Amino acid sequence: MLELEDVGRALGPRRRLGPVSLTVSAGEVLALLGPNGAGKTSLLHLASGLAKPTIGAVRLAGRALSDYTTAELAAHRAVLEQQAQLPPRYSVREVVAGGACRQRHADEARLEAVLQRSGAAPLAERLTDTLSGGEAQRVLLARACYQLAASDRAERYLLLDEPTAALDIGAADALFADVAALARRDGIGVLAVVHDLNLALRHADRVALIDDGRCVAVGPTDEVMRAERLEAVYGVRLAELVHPDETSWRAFIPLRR
Ligand SMILES: Nc1ncnc2c1ncn2[C@@H]1O[C@H](COP(=O)(O)OP(=O)(O)OP(=O)(O)O)[C@@H](O)[C@H]1O
Repeated sequence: MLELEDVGRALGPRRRLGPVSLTVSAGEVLALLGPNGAGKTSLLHLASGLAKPTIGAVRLAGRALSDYTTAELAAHRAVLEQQAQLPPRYSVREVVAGGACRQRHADEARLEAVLQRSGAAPLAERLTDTLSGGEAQRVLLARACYQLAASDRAERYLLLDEPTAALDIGAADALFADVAALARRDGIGVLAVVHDLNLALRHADRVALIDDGRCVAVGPTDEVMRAERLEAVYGVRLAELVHPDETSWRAFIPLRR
């Protein structure tokens, strides 16, 4: 389990994040929702070890994150940051293989499987400089997945910051479906910052709603994602649509004030 226990830190000179407590379990997708500036990325940074909390503790597999070496951490968790960039002048295959930093030679069969499953296989021989924004995002996710696929650790986590920001509506849905399938199939725990409420509704097992540096609700997606609560946090009126045939399919759209 990846556990955040009463973690917090400063958000600039006047605001604070936390204390926040959250857990991510094997095989689940936990979405971090909340308005711009709420503290989602900062929380993801604490969960991944990219930043240290000034209060509280983060534990992975029962051990403090601060006790892990960089290489150990890389075997347990992969991070796709909000503004991640691919290195230029490499082939996609090389870049994805480079995700497995503990291996000198890529495991070709595993690499091929990750390229196929992530939809990056048709791009494998392309140079990174030639990719569109959406294609690059797919490749960055493939690299993070291969980092975990090449690890022999039982507990593995994928931490994603807005992984669909550059993707069209179909590609974004497909990416989250793939991530949810990966979580279930390989027992990987996923923590993802998500802006699109409807992607979270469709693919997250649980959501944590972050507002002004605090976690105001956490729990199963359908329980937490109620219109009134979301309206209060996002400061916008929402219409909730229910599919006429599949009443478990809901969607939110913003209403003009
Ligand atoms: N290093 C920093 N210095 C000053 N302010 C910071 C710093 N890092 C974050 N902040 C502030 O902390 C707040 C939370 O930032 P964070 O990126 O975590 O929010 P977020 O919820 O991910 O936002 P968004 O949805 O816009 O990506 C913001 O107001 C941001 O300006």
